[in-house]
Amino acid sequence: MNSHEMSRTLLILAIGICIGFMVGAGLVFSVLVFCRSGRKRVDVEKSGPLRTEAINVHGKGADSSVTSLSDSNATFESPRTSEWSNTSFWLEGLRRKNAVSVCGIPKYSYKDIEKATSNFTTIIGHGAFGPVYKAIMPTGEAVAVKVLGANSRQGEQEFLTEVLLLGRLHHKNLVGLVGYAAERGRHMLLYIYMINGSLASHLYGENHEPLSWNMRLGIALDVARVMEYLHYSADPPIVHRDIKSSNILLDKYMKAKVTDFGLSRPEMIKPRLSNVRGTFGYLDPEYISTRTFTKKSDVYSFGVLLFELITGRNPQQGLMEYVKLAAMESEDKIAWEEIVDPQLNGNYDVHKLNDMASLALKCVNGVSKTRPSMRNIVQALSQLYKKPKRNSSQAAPSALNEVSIEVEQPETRDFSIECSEELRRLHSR
Ligand SMILES: Nc1ncnc2c1ncn2[C@@H]1O[C@H](COP(=O)(O)OP(=O)(O)OP(=O)(O)O)[C@@H](O)[C@H]1O
Repeated sequence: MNSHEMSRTLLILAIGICIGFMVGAGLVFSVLVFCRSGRKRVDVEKSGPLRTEAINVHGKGADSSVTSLSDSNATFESPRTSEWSNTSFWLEGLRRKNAVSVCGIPKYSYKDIEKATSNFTTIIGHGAFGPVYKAIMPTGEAVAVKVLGANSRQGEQEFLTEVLLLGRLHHKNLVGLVGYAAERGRHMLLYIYMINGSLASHLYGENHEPLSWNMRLGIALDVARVMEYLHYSADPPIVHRDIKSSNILLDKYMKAKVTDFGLSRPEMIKPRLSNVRGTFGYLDPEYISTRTFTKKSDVYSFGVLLFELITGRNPQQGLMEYVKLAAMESEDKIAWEEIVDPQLNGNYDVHKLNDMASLALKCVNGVSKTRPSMRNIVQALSQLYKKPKRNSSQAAPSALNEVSIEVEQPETRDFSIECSEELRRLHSR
């Protein structure tokens, strides 16, 4: 080989090495891009395994039918259909044939639930959403299944809210959402079964022993704690909008858990007018007149709930008129004993009763700004709960006097996860 041929061979070799290197680099790059996009998809679906393991029944959950949400024009308070057809990841996840979970909530098939409810024969209640069934899962675990009534657009919207919110809210006093189903145009929500039913059934039903004073105080504190969590620890803060005794469920230890987030909304930084929603008897009059729901509207409903616990009277049957009359009769020192639930048979601490009723009265103040915050309320109720029983001759410093009312400033927050962003966008219209 002469020197000319040698330099040609070396040149060809160098070009070959360059091409090889570029092809190799291209391949490595492609693999990296593929892995990234793959990981993104896994992120959407990965948050469920813990819950999935806990009830362990959704192996068959991948169903081939497509949920009706894809062609739904369900809306929140101001209809804007186009945003519902956005391919945001969670809605896409609800539709996706083989999705196993969305926002951490595992998906079940219609067949799984049909079997677990013995073909929908185990009805335990009926609400605005539709019928509620008890289901026994293959693990032996009992769950409550809420079935959305057919053709209910309002219900579809509430269904989405529940899945999106409860997927990211975690508190011991919330009724856990353990699954959902969305196929054959039917939507279902699966919750942990609360063996002692609703607080309303204990206050008004005939099949229960009357609740003791201490139980009532404990229930009030449980509910206040979860409300405080929603208002101050959830990101973005959440207003429940439907606090009432039928949305408080009791577990086997009579611990209270809040349910029904269908009407809940992230707190609006710039509140906008919306249609009045909620339950008659619990609605903040300021919300009715301004049509703007705030944390303090939840506080109002909570105040009504406190009076419900004190009196054993139904807010939908004139409870607040009854309370107002009692409060008017003797303005300097209200004799709350006159309105206390006769089922208590006098078994309560008068001082605690007075403190709890005074707190309730502050919560239902007509001017929302003067109502205590849920933080103040938790503080006051915790002090009451742990306070030893006093006899009437002892001086009674009120737990409420030690609690100052905090004036809230609007907060601006970063919404860190996609579910939150999607929720805020949908709800703030
Ligand atoms: N997780 C659960 N465990 C046990 N029972 C439940 C559970 N969820 C609901 N129920 C029962 O089903 C009934 C209906 O519940 P649902 O939340 O649908 O309606 P509601 O709160 O009573 O009324 P509305 O829908 O008008 O607010 C409840 O009163 C309760 O007895």
